[in-house]
Order: sequence, then C-alpha cells, then structure tokens
Amino acid sequence: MTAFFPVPADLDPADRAAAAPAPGQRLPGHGRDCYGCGPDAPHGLHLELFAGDGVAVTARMRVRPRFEGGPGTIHGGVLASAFDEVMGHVPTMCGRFCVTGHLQVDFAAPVPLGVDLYLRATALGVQRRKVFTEAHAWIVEPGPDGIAVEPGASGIPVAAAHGLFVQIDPASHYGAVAAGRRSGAQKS
Ligand SMILES: CCCCC/C=C\C/C=C\C/C=C\C/C=C\CCCC(=O)SCCNC(=O)CCNC(=O)[C@H](O)C(C)(C)COP(=O)(O)OP(=O)(O)OC[C@H]1O[C@@H](n2cnc3c(N)ncnc32)[C@H](O)[C@@H]1OP(=O)(O)O
Repeated sequence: MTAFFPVPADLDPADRAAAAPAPGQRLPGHGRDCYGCGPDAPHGLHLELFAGDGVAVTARMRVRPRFEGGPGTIHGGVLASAFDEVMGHVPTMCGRFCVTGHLQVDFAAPVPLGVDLYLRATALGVQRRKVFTEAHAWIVEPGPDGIAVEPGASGIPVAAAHGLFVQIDPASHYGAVAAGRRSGAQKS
C-alpha cells in the first residue's frame, strides 16, 4: 500500500501521559452522541476503543448494512470517519485534546458489509500543537464471543490513514463554536 503524507523530519517524540489508561483498557469515548464512538448516536459507527501500547489506540467496528457505499461494500467516507475517530484519540494518550486538521486515507481492498474491522492508530511524533498520526485497518475474524480480535496472521489489510491533529483548548474551541451557532438551531 503506498501513501503520500508529508511528515516533518524534526518531529519530537509523542510521549505517553502518566494518566493514560493501561494497555487493553476500554476508552470511554468523548461524547455519547459522537458519530464515531457514541453509544447513543443512532446512525453512528459505535466504535469500541481501547488503549494500546505506547500512545497507540485500537478499535473494532462491525461493518453494518447502513454503512453501504458501493453494492455490498463499505462507503469510503465511513471508513475515513472510523480512522478519524481512532486517530483522534491518540493525542488523548499524550494528554492533549486535538481536532482534525488534515486526514487522508488509502483504500487498498474492498470491505464487504458484515465483517469486523480492527483498527490501530499511533503517533508519528509531535511538533508544537501538531500531532502526526498513522493508522491501519484489517478485516478480522470474530472471537468466540462474537467480538473482533487482533488481526494476527489471518487479518486482511484493507486500508491505511494519516492524520494531522491540532491541539485545542476544548472550552474555548467549543465555546466559540457554540457562540457562533444560530439561536434555535436543532440537531437533526
Ligand atoms: C466545552 C466542553 C467540550 C468537551 C469536549 C472535550 C474534549 C474534546 C476533545 C477531544 C476529544 C477526544 C477525542 C476525539 C476523537 C475523535 C474526534 C474526531 C475529531 C474531529 O473530527 S474534529 C472535527 C473536524 N475538525 C475541525 O472541525 C477543525 C476545524 N479547524 C480548526 O478549528 C482550526 O483550523 C484548527 C484548530 C485546526 C487550527 O487553527 P488555529 O488557529 O488554532 O491554529 P493554526 O491555524 O495556527 O494551526 C496550528 C498549526 O497547525 C497547522 N495546521 C493547521 N491546519 C492544518 C492543515 N489542514 N494542514 C496542515 N497544517 C495545518 C498550522 O500550519 C500550524 O502549524 P505550525 O505550528 O507549524 O505553525
């Protein structure tokens, strides 16, 4: 799989925050209504996220019929959203809250509906407020309890992604968004 993503040569290492969850621990997600990780988002991806080793984050996702793009296959934008979500949690492992500045995806093989995907994201490094990330996705076999397990040798690599996440102060960033929202605007 080839990818073009300019990464500065002088990145600083991305250090794991002392308070980061232990490897294997389920991450709570950042909002119940989040399209990527929220359990209450009716049309959402319902990604399950876990702390990995170092600053890595892993995730699993069942490719549901509502994710269809081409006949019988996942919509590319859905896979991009899954990558956005799993890479977006990497900065939190470094104790930073970030938003996506840049996201790119390389699609290597079609993903049929109904399979389980396993995603793994990590940081390439940091530069000032910027966190550079990469991620991969595999089709995997469900485990004995129906939950996707790590790919191992049997996983089929289907896509890769890179991201640039920019650190923000959540209160001022989302406060500014809220202040600019039209009064009476409703979620739909
Ligand atoms: C109130 C309570 C809220 C509670 C919420 C709590 C926490 C939430 C936070 C985190 C949650 C945890 C996990 C989230 C997981 C997944 C969610 C998915 C994430 C998303 O889905 S989020 C939606 C899409 N996202 C946006 O909605 C961003 C819109 N955008 C902006 O808000 C600004 O655009 C911003 C902030 C990005 C930058 O603006 P800014 O003014 O702060 O900073 P500036 O422009 O100076 O950029 C600083 C340095 O980044 C470089 N840079 C910037 N953009 C670049 C680009 N595109 N390409 C290459 N370099 C770029 C500059 O070149 C400079 O680099 P340098 O340091 O080298 O000069």
